[in-house]
Amino acid sequence: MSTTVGSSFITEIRQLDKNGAGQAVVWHENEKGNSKKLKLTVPETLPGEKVRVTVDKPERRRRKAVLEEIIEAHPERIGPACPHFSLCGGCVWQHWQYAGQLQEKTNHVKHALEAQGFEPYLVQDTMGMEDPWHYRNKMEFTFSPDGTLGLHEQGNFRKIISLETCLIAGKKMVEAAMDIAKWASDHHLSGYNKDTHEGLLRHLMVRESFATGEMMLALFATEAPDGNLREAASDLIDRIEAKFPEVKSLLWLENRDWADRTQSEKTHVLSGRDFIYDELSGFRYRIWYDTFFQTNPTQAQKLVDLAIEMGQPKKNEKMIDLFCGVGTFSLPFAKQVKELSGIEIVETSIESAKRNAKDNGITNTHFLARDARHGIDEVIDSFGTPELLLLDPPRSGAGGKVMRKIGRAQPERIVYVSCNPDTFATDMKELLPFGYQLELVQPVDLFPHTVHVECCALLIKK
Ligand SMILES: C[S@@+](CC[C@H](N)C(=O)[O-])C[C@H]1O[C@@H](n2cnc3c(N)ncnc32)[C@H](O)[C@@H]1O
Repeated sequence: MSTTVGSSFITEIRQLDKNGAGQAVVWHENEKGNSKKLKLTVPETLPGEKVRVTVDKPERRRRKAVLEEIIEAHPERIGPACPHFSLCGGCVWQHWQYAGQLQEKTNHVKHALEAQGFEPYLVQDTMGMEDPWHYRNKMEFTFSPDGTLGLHEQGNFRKIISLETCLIAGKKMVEAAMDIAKWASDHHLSGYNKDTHEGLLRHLMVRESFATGEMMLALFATEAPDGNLREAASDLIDRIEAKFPEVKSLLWLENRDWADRTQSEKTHVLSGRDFIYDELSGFRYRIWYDTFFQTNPTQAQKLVDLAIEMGQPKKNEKMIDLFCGVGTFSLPFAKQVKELSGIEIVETSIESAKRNAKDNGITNTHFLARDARHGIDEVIDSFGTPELLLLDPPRSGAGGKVMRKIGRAQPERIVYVSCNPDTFATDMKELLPFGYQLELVQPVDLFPHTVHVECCALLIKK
């Protein structure tokens, strides 16, 4: 245990770390009487603020400190709207005016690009939301061993904050989750204990399409809904059908695995179908409980429109959609090109992309379930060089190998969609030796009140 734990300091917040917490440096005397530098992480602070903090616990290289008093506040500091703000790790920036959050996101993207030698002026101001609340169409809540339903406490995955509200989830979703919490309590159903692997209810996933209004409620449990549980399950169906006619999929998913994930060994459809319909860009998508689909549909629409505007697809062109998921970008682009080939590693997403294309009457797409590293060679061999390539990799980025393969393939235009400005910048740098020039970067805020930012960029072969 460090001797500095429990010590108080007055300090100034220099900058924010990648999790959105303030960083400060203080000096203290160690046991030998020497002055030593101490780096502190102070959640819920903003750059430039003068604060009094108490060192709470040692972290790897920094000490975590608790904010005791704000001596000089940031001009954009506001009171957080959500009662769970301090405990729940979901929205780390609710104490910051939305305009300030957007500016910070723009700066993050500029710094990430500058670090790789790109010109920061290419980065436009982050596109925000008009109303940055209740934007999420999917939430995962967790049951604690006593059966309480809620969200994980920040930094403590064993502790659950009992759910009263959630200001970023769709309103109806929270209402339905609260009703399920009440149902679990009325039937005295136990929650799952991660340590002992005992207890029944593990997670509740709620999905809502803001376009079609359809909802999915998926309950993850360690047992099947029969035997002693038949009565409780039947009561759940009655309650949901009576109060939430928009629930088109009520699922009970058996998960006995030790891994604490929303996965299922057996699906029981309690009511409706095993998927819901959603819509984006005028296309209809089937969404299963495990389908990756953009979680902020309002901003996702802006992102798709932006990608089309940047990519300028043409009727006589071929295109590759790398990391295509269920076809969120593929379908609207396919309407505007001659042929589109989508590559994605998850087989169920590819099956879904094929079905989505078929459901929407799209006949000029091919989808391949492959790791991008191999899929890109296969597609180029059979399909030829596309004029346009779009990529939307996971947070870890596409990686040098894939980027160099793209560079060697020499598409005329590349649209890069990314949820991580750092891997985005390093990936794009890989394209420079192949004659590409970065034209424009547009950050889009898909996750208000969090540190995350999405980007859309255009690269052109010189
Ligand atoms: C950010 S998502 C984008 C999905 C899609 N563009 C969309 O907007 O719905 C990234 C996708 O990359 C896929 N993926 C991850 N690693 C991959 C790999 N090595 N090769 C191909 N696809 C991969 C994931 O399964 C996921 O669907």
